[in-house]
Amino acid sequence: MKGTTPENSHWIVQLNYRNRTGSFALLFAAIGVHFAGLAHGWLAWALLALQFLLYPHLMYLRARRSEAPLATELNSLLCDSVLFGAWIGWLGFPLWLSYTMLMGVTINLMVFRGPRGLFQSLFALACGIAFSALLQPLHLTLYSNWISNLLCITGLSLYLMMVGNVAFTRNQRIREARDQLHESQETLQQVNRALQQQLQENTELQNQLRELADRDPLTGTYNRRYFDVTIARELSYCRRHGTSLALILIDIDHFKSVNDTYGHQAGDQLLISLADLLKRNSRGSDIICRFGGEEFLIALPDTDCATAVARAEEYARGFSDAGVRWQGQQISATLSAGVASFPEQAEDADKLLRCADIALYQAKKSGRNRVVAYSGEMRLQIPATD
Ligand SMILES: Nc1nc2c(ncn2[C@@H]2O[C@H](COP(=O)(O)OP(=O)(O)OP(=O)(O)O)[C@@H](O)[C@H]2O)c(=O)[nH]1
Repeated sequence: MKGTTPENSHWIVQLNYRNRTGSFALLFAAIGVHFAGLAHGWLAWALLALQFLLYPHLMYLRARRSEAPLATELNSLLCDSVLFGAWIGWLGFPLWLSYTMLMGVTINLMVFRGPRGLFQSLFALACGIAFSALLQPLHLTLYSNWISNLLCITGLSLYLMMVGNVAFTRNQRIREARDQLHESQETLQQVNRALQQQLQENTELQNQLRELADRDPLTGTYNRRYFDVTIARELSYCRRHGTSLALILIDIDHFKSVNDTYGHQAGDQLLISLADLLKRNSRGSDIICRFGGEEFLIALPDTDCATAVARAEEYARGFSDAGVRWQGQQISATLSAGVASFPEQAEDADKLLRCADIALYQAKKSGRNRVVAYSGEMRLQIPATD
């Protein structure tokens, strides 16, 4: 069963218990003093004790056992109103007593139900008065003795001050809770902003890493891994759109002797200068890769074999003309290139590369410093790999 101990019962149950016990005891005293001037029998006193001394405890027990304490308390307040109405009617509407009882229940109901509480309270009081009218004819005894009035004024004043204090305390708690919520929201926003920034940095870092993973660190051209992934995509595009794609496989001639003569760093410089030349003389859509030690591979989308040969010859001319300056010396070198194209000579990436390789082999074999386009007869001349 819920709310059966005083500690864990609903705050409104606790509050109303305190209020009811205190204010009803004052009303007991006030009505008792009012009775003193009039001749009332034991039944009236018994009813008075029952209503104002025992009733608050009964209502408290009822609310504590309830599954919905707030709703039960509100019903109890309506019950208070009906009973107060009966007392007001029975006592003959004594001004201060009636006003105290009316205000006590009405304020309480209005706190929870607003203006609706006022009408409910007035209606319940009217019901109580009507009930009293059923038991005896209504009469008017407006004035009571001054002690009774004083007790009513004191009780009502204390009650109003208590309501004001409760409203203030709850208001303060709500304000504190709102401030805390505001602070939490700000902290949450800060964390969110930091997370977003972190996410952005991570994305940038990931892009940089991906870029690094795809590039050759020496020349800045794409690497073989990138080529393998990209060529399949490029060829499937060509198949869908019926376009061509040419491959130029380039190898620097006698590169070993450059290394041997001028040193490895000079060789590196030559690789860099060839890569720069390829970059300068290619279209944005061309894919330039460093394919091996001194081998470069260029994929030229939407290019047929003849155009690719012309381009390779441009590269070869440019490379042999430029050479590279290294520690005050001019290093000159030439290159050989093999060209093959899709769909003229091969239908897939492996075959296309193989054809370019065969053509390059042919260029080397025929004396280097030349560009050779693949043709069907070359097959026979590649001993081990064909
Ligand atoms: N400087 C430098 N040399 C490299 C690099 N990668 C490979 N090499 C060298 O490139 C040379 C390639 O020599 P080979 O395969 O004999 O070819 P080649 O001397 O160019 O002869 P041909 O290709 O037959 O004209 C080797 O000496 C490798 O050490 C590199 O990153 N930098």
